[in-house]
Amino acid sequence: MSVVVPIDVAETELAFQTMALLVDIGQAEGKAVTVSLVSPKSSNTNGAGQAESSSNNSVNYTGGGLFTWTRIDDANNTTTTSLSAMLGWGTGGAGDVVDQGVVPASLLVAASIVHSSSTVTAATSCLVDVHYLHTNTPTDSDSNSNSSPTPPKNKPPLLKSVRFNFASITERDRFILALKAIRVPCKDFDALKEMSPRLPVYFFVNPFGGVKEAVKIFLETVVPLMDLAGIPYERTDTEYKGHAEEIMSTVDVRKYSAFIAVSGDGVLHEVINGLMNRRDWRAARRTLIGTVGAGSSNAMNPNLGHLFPVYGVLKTHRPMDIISCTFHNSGKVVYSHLNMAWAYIADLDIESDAFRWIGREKTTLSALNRLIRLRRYRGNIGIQPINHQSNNQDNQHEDLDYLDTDKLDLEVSGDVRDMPHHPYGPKRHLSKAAATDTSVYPIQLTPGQDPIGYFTANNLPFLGIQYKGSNNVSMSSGFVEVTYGAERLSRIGLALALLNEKAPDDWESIGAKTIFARGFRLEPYGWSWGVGKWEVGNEEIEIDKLNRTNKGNILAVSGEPFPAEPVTVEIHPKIINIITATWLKE
Ligand SMILES: Nc1ncnc2c1ncn2[C@@H]1O[C@H](COP(=O)(O)OP(=O)(O)OP(=O)(O)O)[C@@H](O)[C@H]1O
Repeated sequence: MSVVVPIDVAETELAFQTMALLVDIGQAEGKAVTVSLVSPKSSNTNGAGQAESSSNNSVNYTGGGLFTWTRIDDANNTTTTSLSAMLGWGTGGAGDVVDQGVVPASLLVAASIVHSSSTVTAATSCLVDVHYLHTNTPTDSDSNSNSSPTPPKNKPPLLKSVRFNFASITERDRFILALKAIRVPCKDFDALKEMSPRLPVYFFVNPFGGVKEAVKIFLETVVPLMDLAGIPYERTDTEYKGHAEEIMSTVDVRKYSAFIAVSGDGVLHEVINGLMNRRDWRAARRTLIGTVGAGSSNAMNPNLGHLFPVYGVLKTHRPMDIISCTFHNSGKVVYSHLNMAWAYIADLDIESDAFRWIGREKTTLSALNRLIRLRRYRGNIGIQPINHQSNNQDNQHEDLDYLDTDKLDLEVSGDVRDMPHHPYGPKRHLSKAAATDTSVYPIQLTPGQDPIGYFTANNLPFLGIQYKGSNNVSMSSGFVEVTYGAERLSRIGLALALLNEKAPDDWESIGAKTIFARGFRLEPYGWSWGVGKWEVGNEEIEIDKLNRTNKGNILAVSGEPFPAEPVTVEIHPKIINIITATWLKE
């Protein structure tokens, strides 16, 4: 038996929480057990054990107190586990481990039983093989820092192994008990305690995404790690657009430990939408999801801290906000993990598909192309900033509750089904309010004002693997960052932001504004090339002059195109669980 141990040792608590979820020690009874640890190179300074380096990357343990640990005290919420003592880290070790208390930038990836019960002997049953991802060589500055080292962006991790020899089976078993015993009190992870480690992981592989490398990435990166770790898995190659969403809306999620899209953002979008539109969405939303970047833009890679595809299957997980987009003409409700865009960002996003063949540069090319021919859009927009106390009776209690995922989960379904096609999913508080209702949306942008060039509501910082479109949102910030620019929007400023691959710190400096919002409603009218004069009072005539053909009149939801029609966008805080890097900072 073997198990994946998705650990960044920098974050002991999360690491052991995850390990406790995945390791089924009960399976190991009567067999030798291999656990994955980071390689110690010399004796530690706590006197907790001895680790002697030997040839072939093998380490012999002799210390009796090696696996000393302290149980986490659930009552007072503390953990005093000493990782350095447990793992026997020492000073002066060259190579994979740095000084005590400073973590190596390596990830534990697997624990496996290497000897079957029929061949096990007293000696071999004490052997422990260690598999880990080596991500970089710690530098002096790493050693002096207590913070978690972030793997370099340009060096892929290497899979390494080291063998440990426990002094006795008792020692080995004490360690196993330690793994089993350690729990981290963490509200956000409670839901996942129930998950069985023996359930397979379900992979969606899109053979036609991006530059068509998903199958290769799956076979060469995902499969070896899953096999090494002995984690069962299933694979479905998506056969058409909407295939993953179809499966996610009906599959028995209790039969799998996670659903991972080996794709770009498009298939992940489908996975999320399939989950959220289920009749049992309240339970299904807790299902662990993830992505192994294999598309052309892979915005989720930087958002999740997965700089290389391999990280997508190895990490911890945490709750993430998503937004819902309620389309009022069609009655469709679409969920989005990245953003909802209109005007420039929607145009460049959708048009970038034409440049898919060049890979990740497709967005930059499309962005510059559209910047030269910037369209001007007009519409009604009403924005509800966070902390707004609505005057509207219907919305008053919701203002207090919307950040509380537990309350949302307790809501009784059936009383708020105002949308015919997607009756399930989180309650849509704002969907009935008109954009011009100032009691719900105190911030008003009307078509009589300057036309809009730039408009995006970001749920996550990165809109593409190379472009950080928002400096303020995070995975669970509880708001969308609405950024818009009208006529004073500086094209040069925007172009520089694109070339710097980062949103400006001060949007005002390039003629744009940013608002932290709980939600907004957008009623798009259409676009024109020039600014034009908008005769207030002659709305119908003015609207008539606008372009409203599908081309250039679209909304983009996580990069997927939708016809421009009135839409309400709302944040749903911490509503899904997603696999992330442990070093990801909130
Ligand atoms: N077999 C298929 N044939 C055609 N389209 C498919 C198939 N499988 C999935 N799709 C669709 O392909 C779209 C794009 O897929 P994916 O997200 O994997 O790549 P991408 O768009 O290149 O990546 P990114 O979003 O990072 O730019 C998705 O919307 C998905 O629904």
